[in-house]
Amino acid sequence: VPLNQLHGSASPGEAEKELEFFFPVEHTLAVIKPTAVKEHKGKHSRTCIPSLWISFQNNCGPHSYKILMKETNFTHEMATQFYKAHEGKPFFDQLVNYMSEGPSVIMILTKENAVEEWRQLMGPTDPDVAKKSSPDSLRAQFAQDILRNAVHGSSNKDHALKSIEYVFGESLDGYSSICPPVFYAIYKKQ
Ligand SMILES: Nc1ncnc2c1ncn2[C@@H]1O[C@H](COP(=O)(O)OP(=O)(O)OP(=O)(O)O)[C@@H](O)[C@H]1O
Repeated sequence: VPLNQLHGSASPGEAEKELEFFFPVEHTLAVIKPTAVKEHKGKHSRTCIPSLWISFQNNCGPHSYKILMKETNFTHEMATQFYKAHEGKPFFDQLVNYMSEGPSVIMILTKENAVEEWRQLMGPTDPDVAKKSSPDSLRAQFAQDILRNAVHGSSNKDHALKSIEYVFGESLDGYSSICPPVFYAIYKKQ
């Protein structure tokens, strides 16, 4: 019986399914919060991407993410909705004011185990704790205090998909890694 030793996907649709099977990926929502955007925005940047992003890239080590990003100014209402789980906590009003005080950079990060790995990279909520337990983390390096802690990351896969849909205003259902997205940048660390 002749052996057929090679396989090639039959169509772009099939290719996408097969790629997902062999290289499963996860999405997470990452936010560079307003103070971090303001402080680290390149002086001559016309692209709205803060120069802090370069530092983030240098912190990624061997990780490589596929990234969709855009700049968004959260309204008071959006910030209230985004952090609804914290409503009633003593810092809630401050948090909503902070998140709506200027532009944030919002990103969909895609890779295997993206949720957990981005949270590891961010470090603990409180930068004082982060400086002790994970000095290389983004919060240890860039956060001002526990409120103005530079970055956000979804806490689980479900939360990630819901908040991506909320802040990007569209579902990822039709998202394809083959069709170029509207906002995108590819980062691959050597
Ligand atoms: N004790 C606090 N005082 C002031 N602000 C706080 C406090 N605890 C949390 N926050 C703010 O609320 C945000 C959400 O808190 P949460 O407990 O969900 O932390 P997190 O999951 O590390 O942060 P995020 O949801 O932003 O990724 C924090 O990132 C921080 O900006």
